[in-house]
Amino acid sequence: MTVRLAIPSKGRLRDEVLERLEAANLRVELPEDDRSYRARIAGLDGVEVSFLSASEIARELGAGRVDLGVTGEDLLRETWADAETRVPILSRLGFGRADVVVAVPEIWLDVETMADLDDVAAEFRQRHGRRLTIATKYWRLTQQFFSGSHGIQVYRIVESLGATEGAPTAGSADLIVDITTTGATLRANHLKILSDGVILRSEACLAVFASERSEVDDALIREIVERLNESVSAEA
Ligand SMILES: Nc1ncnc2c1ncn2[C@@H]1O[C@H](COP(=O)(O)OP(=O)(O)OP(=O)(O)O)[C@@H](O)[C@H]1O
Ligand SMILES: O=P(O)(O)OC[C@H]1O[C@H](OP(=O)(O)OP(=O)(O)O)[C@H](O)[C@@H]1O
Repeated sequence: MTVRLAIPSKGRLRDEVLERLEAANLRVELPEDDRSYRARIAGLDGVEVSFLSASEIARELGAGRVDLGVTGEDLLRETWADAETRVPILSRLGFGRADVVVAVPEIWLDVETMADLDDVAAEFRQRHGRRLTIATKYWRLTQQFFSGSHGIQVYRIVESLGATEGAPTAGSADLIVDITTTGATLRANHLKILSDGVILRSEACLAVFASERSEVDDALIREIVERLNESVSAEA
């Protein structure tokens, strides 16, 4: 009856997750050997903590290889088309905020909305004989937003593995879909967010693998969620 909880092993979310858990009386007893990726929660038997990268947590959770995970909502939704039912969010933690946005070069003066972009996409194809290209690592969110929500079909996604905001200047794509927090990176690269171009407002979340969980201690999961939610509302 062990609950397997995955938390970020590195990166921007790790320290804040550990702090939030501690504030919720769920202190992770860090292993003496800091290369070890296993830990426990002080005073709470039955929870096995593993450290994984934020994107791996989304994957492992949806595959049912962990029961609970703390990661960004953007990664949950990007990894699983059925995220809402497969990996439902139990608690929003109030940090790790980042918006997934559509951004175009500032010099595209007549493009302010997704409808403008749709017009440009059609015109662009006629004029240049190719589709508009979008640099992103958020393939699924981009397709859902462009094709699903806005009926835009004339584009091509170019996979970006980093420094996405540099793609338009480098000539490897026409526009981008990426996350932004302060907006500094977009500004530095002369990009602007479309007025209706916010795809998702993401933050760090506790999510659960939704299954029958016959082997898992649901009371323990409820206890973890209650402690976290109490500390999030105390903070708010
Ligand atoms: N300014 C920001 N830049 C990037 N990610 C941010 C930012 N603010 C919050 N996040 C969130 O942090 C998470 C990504 O964290 P991180 O880059 O450590 O994960 P990762 O994708 O697993 O790492 P890696 O790219 O090494 O595999 C996402 O959920 C993202 O929304
Ligand atoms: O809106 P801002 O506050 O400028 O933040 C957004 C930027 O921060 C992240 O990149 P980072 O340089 O952290 O590296 P990463 O691509 O490895 O995440 C992210 O990918 C954006 O590029």
